[in-house]
Amino acid sequence: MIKIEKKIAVGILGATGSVGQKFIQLLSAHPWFEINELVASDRSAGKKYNEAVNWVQDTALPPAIADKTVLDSKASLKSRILFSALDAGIAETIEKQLAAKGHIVISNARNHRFHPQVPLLIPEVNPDHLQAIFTQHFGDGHIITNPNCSTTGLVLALKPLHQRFGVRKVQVVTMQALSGAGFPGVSSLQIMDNIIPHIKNEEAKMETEPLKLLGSWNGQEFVHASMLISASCNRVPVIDGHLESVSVELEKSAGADELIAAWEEFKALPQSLQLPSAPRQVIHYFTEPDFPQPRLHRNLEGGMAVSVGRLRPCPILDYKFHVLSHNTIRGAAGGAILNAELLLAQLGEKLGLL
Ligand SMILES: NC(=O)C1=CN([C@@H]2O[C@H](COP(=O)(O)OP(=O)(O)OC[C@H]3O[C@@H](n4cnc5c(N)ncnc54)[C@H](OP(=O)(O)O)[C@@H]3O)[C@@H](O)[C@H]2O)C=CC1
Ligand SMILES: N[C@@H](CC(=O)OP(=O)(O)O)C(=O)O
Repeated sequence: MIKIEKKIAVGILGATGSVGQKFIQLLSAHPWFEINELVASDRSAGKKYNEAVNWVQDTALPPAIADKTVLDSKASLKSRILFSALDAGIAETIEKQLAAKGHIVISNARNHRFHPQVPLLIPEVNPDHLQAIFTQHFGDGHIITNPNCSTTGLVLALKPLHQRFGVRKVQVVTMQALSGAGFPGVSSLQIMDNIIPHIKNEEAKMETEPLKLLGSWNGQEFVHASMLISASCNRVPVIDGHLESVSVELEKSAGADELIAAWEEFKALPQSLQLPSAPRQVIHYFTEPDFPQPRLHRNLEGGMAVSVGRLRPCPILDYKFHVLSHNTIRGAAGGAILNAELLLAQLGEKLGLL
């Protein structure tokens, strides 16, 4: 584990939103980072954070944060590392402007995920893609993104299978939590006693983002994996935790016990580097016939572990199973914090952050 002598000051863009609040909750007790600056829109700028925010987290707003004055994105920010939870409608321009000023923007927003020099990163899946930042031309700064929240759980479950057996085809049906739609998000009259079989643009993201994540960086460009994915996305009345029903076709034939072993033995760079947010066991495989469930398993290892269960033969493809992950922790703020930890551990000295 790297030793941090003095905590590194960071800023949060979109600090008043639903993901921004999750950043505050997770960073408030972080061993390496200290929240220095909070940025939101003109509606919030100039107010104390507790006056600007509708705090909906299940832990109290830390007093030191409550009292901070919210800044707007044009303010001159001192923190080199900025976590972005900006609304995607404005993230593209603001993130580029801040990178041009020398900031390292670690973003949740979808805008730069397919930029040819921007890593779309899950530290357990494609840590080597981080090197792409040295080919970026955003001025003195950099942009790093994390995937869509449903993609994150899916790809973490696919990675151990892909590296041992090769994954050729994937069919996935999601049951996505309400917090994925932000706050206030979907209205209660729409979702009570109901399931909404549509989430705008979600299926296209799930069918493309895994190809970049499971592909390679050759020093100049990203080479995408060549698997075929079909996704169907649904919003369900669950607060946190995206559950997905997945079928896969493999390149090499393998027994069910070999797939379970691939998940249970899966360890990657964040575990060997002992990054503070890395789960000890990345994938928890459950043998109970009715697991994993959002309410029971979304908070495993601080919401950073992924739960898999119900592995069985698929009459159309080879196998089917369920995967569950916490959408606003592993799929959003926690995933971005793990990206920043990897950046610091791998490139902190080179970037002058340590
Ligand atoms: N919710 C989730 O599970 C996931 C969300 N994401 C992505 O993360 C981002 C944030 O999502 P979420 O928290 O749900 O969104 P919210 O709508 O809850 O929050 C948006 C934030 O952006 C700020 N903002 C809006 N316009 C501006 C502006 N012009 N300048 C500066 N700040 C501005 C808002 O500030 P103000 O309060 O002042 O209006 C607010 O802090 C989105 O891009 C989303 O797609 C990614 C993965 C999962
Ligand atoms: N679309 C996701 C949340 C989200 O904001 O995704 P993205 O970061 O890809 O825009 C959900 O509804 O659960």
